[in-house]
Amino acid sequence: MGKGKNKESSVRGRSQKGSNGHSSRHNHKRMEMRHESSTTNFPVKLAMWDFDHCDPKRCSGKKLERLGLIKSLRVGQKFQGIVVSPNGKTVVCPDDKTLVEDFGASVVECSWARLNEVPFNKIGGKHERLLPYLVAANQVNYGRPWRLNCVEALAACFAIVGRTDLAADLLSNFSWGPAFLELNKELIAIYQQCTDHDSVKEAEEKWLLQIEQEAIDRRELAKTEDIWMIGNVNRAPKDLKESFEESEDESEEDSEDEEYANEEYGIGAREIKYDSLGNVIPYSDEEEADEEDEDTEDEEEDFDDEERDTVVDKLGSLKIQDIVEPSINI
Ligand SMILES: C[S@@+](CC[C@H](N)C(=O)[O-])C[C@H]1O[C@@H](n2cnc3c(N)ncnc32)[C@H](O)[C@@H]1O
Repeated sequence: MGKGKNKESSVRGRSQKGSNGHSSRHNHKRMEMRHESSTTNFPVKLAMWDFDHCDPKRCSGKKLERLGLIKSLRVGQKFQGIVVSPNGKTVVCPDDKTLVEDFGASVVECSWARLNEVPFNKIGGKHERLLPYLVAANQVNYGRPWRLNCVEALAACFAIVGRTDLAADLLSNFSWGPAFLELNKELIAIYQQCTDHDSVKEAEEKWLLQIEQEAIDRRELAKTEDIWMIGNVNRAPKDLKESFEESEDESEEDSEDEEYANEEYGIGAREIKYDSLGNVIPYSDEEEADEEDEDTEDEEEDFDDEERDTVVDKLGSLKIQDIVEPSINI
């Protein structure tokens, strides 16, 4: 917990100047403004326990605090509304709507890599909840399932209980925010049709089976179809090639965020792989060796492609012509 965190501010009634050197009238006005922004800007109570684990520039909870939208809670303080927390035992469900509307929602602002430092027994409340499968859209963890940041977690809670309006409102404070609802649109609509914990879990399991099956089907399809779908990258038309190079430049810019994500997750700065349930798959030495082998194979395949020209027939289908044997169409 950072210095001065979660301390209640005191107003000195009689003295003319506050600890910041401003007159008490001025301070009062500032407090009024802060009070106004936290009550008038958002119709539902928002709160968080902030353990100061994260980079304040990238932390969504801190940004909500700066905007005066969320209240910081002390360790030892409990929350009456829904507590969206990794410590939850049941998931957020549409039956939670009244609780959310009447008492609000809260989150635990901490690092995923340091959850063991969070005194969960001294925070939380009677209504602690996990979130069902949803995918992050924030710049640090884009595409990662389950592990949402604080604003996404609050928005997910609102959306599941049927208050997509509140979710959209909250997310609109972040440039990438609307993408979260877009990315999870289909699944959120499914959860909204549920009632209690059991029905949300059932819907989640069905979805997971479906995406697992889709992944299998795609892999199968790729074995037979890819050759017809992919052109020769080394001989791509100029604009295609340029956009490929541009995307490489962009990924360099993103690498700072990736490194931060890895710090957040306590994992080395390399690509993270997930299984179908969103768990990180640890790398073994053999896999590293396999990867190196695969790289060499890829290079060999690229070399093979160098020897070929891609031609499109009248119907727009790709034909790969071998330079050595130009008459053979694959
Ligand atoms: C671990 S913090 C990470 C915060 C991040 N650094 C940020 O910028 O917001 C995210 C918090 O959101 C909530 N949260 C996110 N995904 C969740 C899930 N699948 N189940 C329960 N709570 C979740 C929890 O309160 C969790 O502690």
